[in-house]
Amino acid sequence: MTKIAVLGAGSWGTALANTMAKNGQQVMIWSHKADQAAEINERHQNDRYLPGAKLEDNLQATDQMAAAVSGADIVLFVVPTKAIRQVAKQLAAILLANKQSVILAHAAKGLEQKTHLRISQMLVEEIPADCYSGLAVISGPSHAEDVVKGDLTAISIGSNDVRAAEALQGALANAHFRPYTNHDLIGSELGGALKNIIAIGSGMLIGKGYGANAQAALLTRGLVEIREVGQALGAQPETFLGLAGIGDLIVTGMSPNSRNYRAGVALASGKPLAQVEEEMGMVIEGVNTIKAVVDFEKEYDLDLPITRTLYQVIYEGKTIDQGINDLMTRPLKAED
Ligand SMILES: NC(=O)c1ccc[n+]([C@@H]2O[C@H](COP(=O)([O-])OP(=O)(O)OC[C@H]3O[C@@H](n4cnc5c(N)ncnc54)[C@H](O)[C@@H]3O)[C@@H](O)[C@H]2O)c1
Ligand SMILES: O=P(O)(O)OC[C@H](O)CO
Repeated sequence: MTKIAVLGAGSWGTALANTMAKNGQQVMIWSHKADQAAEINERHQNDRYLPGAKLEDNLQATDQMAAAVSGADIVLFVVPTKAIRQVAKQLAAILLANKQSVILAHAAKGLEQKTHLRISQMLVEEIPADCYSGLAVISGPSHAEDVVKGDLTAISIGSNDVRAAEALQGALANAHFRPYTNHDLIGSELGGALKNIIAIGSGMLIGKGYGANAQAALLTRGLVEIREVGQALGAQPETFLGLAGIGDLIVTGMSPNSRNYRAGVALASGKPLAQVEEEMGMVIEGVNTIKAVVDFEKEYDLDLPITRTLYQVIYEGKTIDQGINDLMTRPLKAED
């Protein structure tokens, strides 16, 4: 049996923790809110984030990070990107005090706003090297709401460390949940982070009444931009043809369970971003990630017309109709 500490009790942290508890692993989920930990322990539910879901009886929760981490083989971060660094600092202090070394993993999909760093880069900056052996990312097409219901799901685990990737794979796998490993940590992180931007655009198209042709065009040309950014940042291009690339782009760009897609639909209805975020009540990573990616466009001399246009729509007052027209009437070119 593997002992796993899951840091973050939102929708995805709870769904992953519940999957591993169901598999018979010893899982303790940490929430920074005592009432949420109590709800998981006493009522076996997390109604704010996964309404109606019945969680496993053996899934334990705590609001004390040290209790969750004590004796853990794997520590899995599943807080929003903007909370990663702060939570990593807390974890580092605990691991140092315990003289403990763990496998580090995360399942978040974003880039740090100020530094534009990937999440694993933040973890490496904050957690001393002798406190962990191996670092992996959980990525790929996976909505918490579907996973907790037992819908069939395949994900990818990217890592340069086979032992870390296989430890996570073994803890997560069951007949409904199939994790694959790969060696591209950077591509797996970037595929997960960048698809959120395109998913917002996909929601906007549907909100504006366009159909499957439009969605297919956006997702396909969006994937070209994801691959361009990924290659510039050191990812392997073939990763974007896998679960962490096209796979996640499909589910996030088409499923009404996606927070990013739903944000796009809501923005198309004319709601301001602040209201959309408030009403969502859960993290919409793409609205932050897009800021880093428009900077990458300049920094790496890329051409990212979809991302640029979405940024102008979300932050600079361009209308969605104008954005669509701008994209559709650009000079004609070869498909590359
Ligand atoms: N929800 C999904 O289906 C899903 C699937 C794959 C990946 N992800 C990624 O997982 C990450 C988490 O997403 P989520 O959907 O679970 O978010 P969420 O909004 O559902 O929950 C976030 C959780 O983090 C907690 N939190 C926020 N700030 C914190 C802090 N400073 N310290 C400790 N806890 C804090 C919140 O209280 C909440 O419990 C995101 O990067 C998201 O892109 C989500
Ligand atoms: O609900 P979203 O848009 O945050 O997407 C969740 C996952 O990344 C889908 O794989």
